Amino acid sequence: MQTKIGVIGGSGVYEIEGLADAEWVTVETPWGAPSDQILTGTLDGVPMAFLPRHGRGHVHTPTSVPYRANIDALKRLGVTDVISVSACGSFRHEMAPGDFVIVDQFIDRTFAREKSFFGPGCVGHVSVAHPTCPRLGEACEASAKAAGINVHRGGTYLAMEGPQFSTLAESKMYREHWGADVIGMTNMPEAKLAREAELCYASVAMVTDYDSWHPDHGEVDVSDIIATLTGNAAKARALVAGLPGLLGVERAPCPHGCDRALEFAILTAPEKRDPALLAKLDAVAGRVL
Ligand SMILES: CSC[C@H]1O[C@H](OP(=O)(O)O)[C@H](O)[C@@H]1O
Ligand SMILES: Nc1ncnc2[nH]cnc12
Repeated sequence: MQTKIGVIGGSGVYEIEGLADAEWVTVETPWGAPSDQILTGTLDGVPMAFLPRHGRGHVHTPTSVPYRANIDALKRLGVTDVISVSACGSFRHEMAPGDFVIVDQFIDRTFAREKSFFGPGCVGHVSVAHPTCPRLGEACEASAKAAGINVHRGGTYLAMEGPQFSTLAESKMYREHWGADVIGMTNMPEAKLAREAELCYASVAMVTDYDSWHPDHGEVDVSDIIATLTGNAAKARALVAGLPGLLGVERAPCPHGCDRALEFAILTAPEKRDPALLAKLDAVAGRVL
């Protein structure tokens, strides 16, 4: 199988440079329109697809991002591996603004989003015990190091609904009692949906602030975040630019099984399945339906 790398760019990352045959394409999905057109092309001979999560011009709130359409669209384009790039607040002294964290766990506190492709008429349950792909995380770590980025491998990302930032009490609770390392508003349900779509998913969280818990730093402020992000965007692009060389054109099956997550996931008896829902699942679950 051939590798196709999908990059979901977060706040401050609305395009990537250096793609050969670059073209913004419109992708329609049964789950509605994705956040924006998708930039396709190749980098070092490896096909790439880039989608700005909030849309160019930052149109979508963390709640209004069409997560299902975004993941479906990447799958429909033949993407095999998704790199999520996000801004985040830090709960750890050592994860300082400007650092990158290769997130490997999530606490999902979002509550106003569609979280699954499955539903009445086609019930599916996938494991998200290990919601990110270690093989892809390793490539992200190696690429970050090669680009001279201060990178931390592993970390728990608390996904909050937003759009407001946390209260001081929440910030302290997430840090001191829940063991979260970083906080953001978008990696859930994105990671869960990527697993349902049998896509390898790695999350690169770029630290922009210390949220509100840190006694030596003021409360989080969006203008400070944007200033840090502006400095980080070039680093994020350098990390992405190193990935094709590390992942290669030919792709071996995921050793962690991300690309086979649906093998035993669907419970609904074939004769009880809803044809309309099955039709919507063509890209995401067509392999097993
Ligand atoms: C710009 S501050 C808050 C905003 O930034 C992050 O977005 P993303 O995860 O897409 O980089 C955070 O989750 C909030 O949506
Ligand atoms: N402190 C924070 N909380 C939530 N999302 C963020 N994105 C960047 N910083 C954040």
